[in-house]
Amino acid sequence: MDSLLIQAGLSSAMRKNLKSLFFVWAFVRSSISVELKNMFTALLRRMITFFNPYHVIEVYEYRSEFMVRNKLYSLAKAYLSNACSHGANKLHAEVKSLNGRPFLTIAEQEEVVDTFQGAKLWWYASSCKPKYSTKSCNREERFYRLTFHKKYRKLVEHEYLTHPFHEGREILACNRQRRLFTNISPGTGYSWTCVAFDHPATFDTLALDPTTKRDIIEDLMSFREGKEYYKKIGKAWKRGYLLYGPPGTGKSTMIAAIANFLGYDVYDLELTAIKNNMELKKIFLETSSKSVIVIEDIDCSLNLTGKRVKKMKKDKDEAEKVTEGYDNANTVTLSGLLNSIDGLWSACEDEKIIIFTTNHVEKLDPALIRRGRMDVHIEMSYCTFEAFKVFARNYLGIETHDLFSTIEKLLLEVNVSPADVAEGLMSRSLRNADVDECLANLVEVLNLAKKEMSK
Ligand SMILES: Nc1ncnc2c1ncn2[C@@H]1O[C@H](COP(=O)(O)OP(=O)(O)OP(=O)(O)O)[C@@H](O)[C@H]1O
Ligand SMILES: [Mg+2]
Repeated sequence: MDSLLIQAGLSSAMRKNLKSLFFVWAFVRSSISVELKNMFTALLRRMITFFNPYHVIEVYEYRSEFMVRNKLYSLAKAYLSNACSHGANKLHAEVKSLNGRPFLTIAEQEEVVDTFQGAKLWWYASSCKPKYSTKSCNREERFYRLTFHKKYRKLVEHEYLTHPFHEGREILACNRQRRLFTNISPGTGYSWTCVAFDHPATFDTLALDPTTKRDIIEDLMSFREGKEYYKKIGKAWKRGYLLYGPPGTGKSTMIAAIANFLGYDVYDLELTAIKNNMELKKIFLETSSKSVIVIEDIDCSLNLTGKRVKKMKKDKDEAEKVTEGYDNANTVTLSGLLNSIDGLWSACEDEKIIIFTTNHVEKLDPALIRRGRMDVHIEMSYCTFEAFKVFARNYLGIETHDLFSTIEKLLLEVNVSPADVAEGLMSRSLRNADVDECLANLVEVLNLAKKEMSK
């Protein structure tokens, strides 16, 4: 009975009183007719509602029909884990926070008590069947139920709800373990699953022309601080980056460096795992702010070249009908993708960077990468001497060497990716070879590449 009352959202104080009432009711019930029983039940229900001095506020993890994550839920979770988790018997430990401690949250069916300006408040963690479930997504919906005396209604509405949620924001910020999300996970349908994001790449380790690097850093900084500016000009607070270039030139490494620089989460979106535009829209809506949304190898993901390929389709009455393969209910289309990136829906949770990578920029539809959609286009090129110097500094700890001039000359003559140069330096350095050997090995690699090119 106790668990039923907990589920009904009643605080422990209220539950105590009600339990004694139920025992009296059970006694009366056993000795009267069915009609009387029903009458008494209805009366009791009314009395409980009338005399119940407690009010309830429920904070759900998702905002109902759109399956959009409710920010208040994570803020309440953070606040409760910090302020009240010591009162719970059962806790969940989540990925460790930056300060090395696990993040403890209240397990389901647990109740904790909080006090605020003399008011006693009960938080109860629970879950229920989602109101709006689909075949691909019908997970339990988690929520917190806050119970308080009705005399504190104003205090709760106007002060308490902003107080813990504000604190929750600070706790989330300093405990934040950044996350890498993926939408390819069996059984989760169109939803995201995540792991801790610990990629070590930074702009210091990224081998790139220093001017380009500085421009990107400045662009990212002005984006991060641009909330007011974006509001003033009436644009959603988002920025699109297109990274293009041959394999191994550091596109994926650059994404990690950008996410690390901004301190954002990463959503690695695999378009081929999405069934249609509706799913795509929903999965975009499920990304949170302060995140980098990545679609790698966009040219290979789908047929998004936007050539509006005309499909010939046999009509029943032998006439041939031409239909455009552009907006199909069972596929993700170019227009669906454009809509998700910067349609009206895209502004729901802002402060997002969207990054596309490709090895074949020429294959992409101009609409997909036009300025304003993909604001910054960055060509990741073959290794230059400037980029090599970054590797030399990071891998070997040197700023100059006799072989540098030979390497500079060779890098002008051959097209080698930064990945090849890194491998050329690393293969020996891993075996404790000295600097001379590492550089000699790289010269050998470059000479081989030169020979290959001249064939
Ligand atoms: N510019 C770079 N700076 C630092 N490391 C680099 C750079 N380019 C490549 N590398 C190294 O080479 C490896 C491959 O690079 P990365 O995966 O970023 O290339 P990519 O451009 O994404 O390739 P692909 O087009 O095949 O996806 C990385 O693990 C990294 O160590
Ligand atoms: Mg890559």
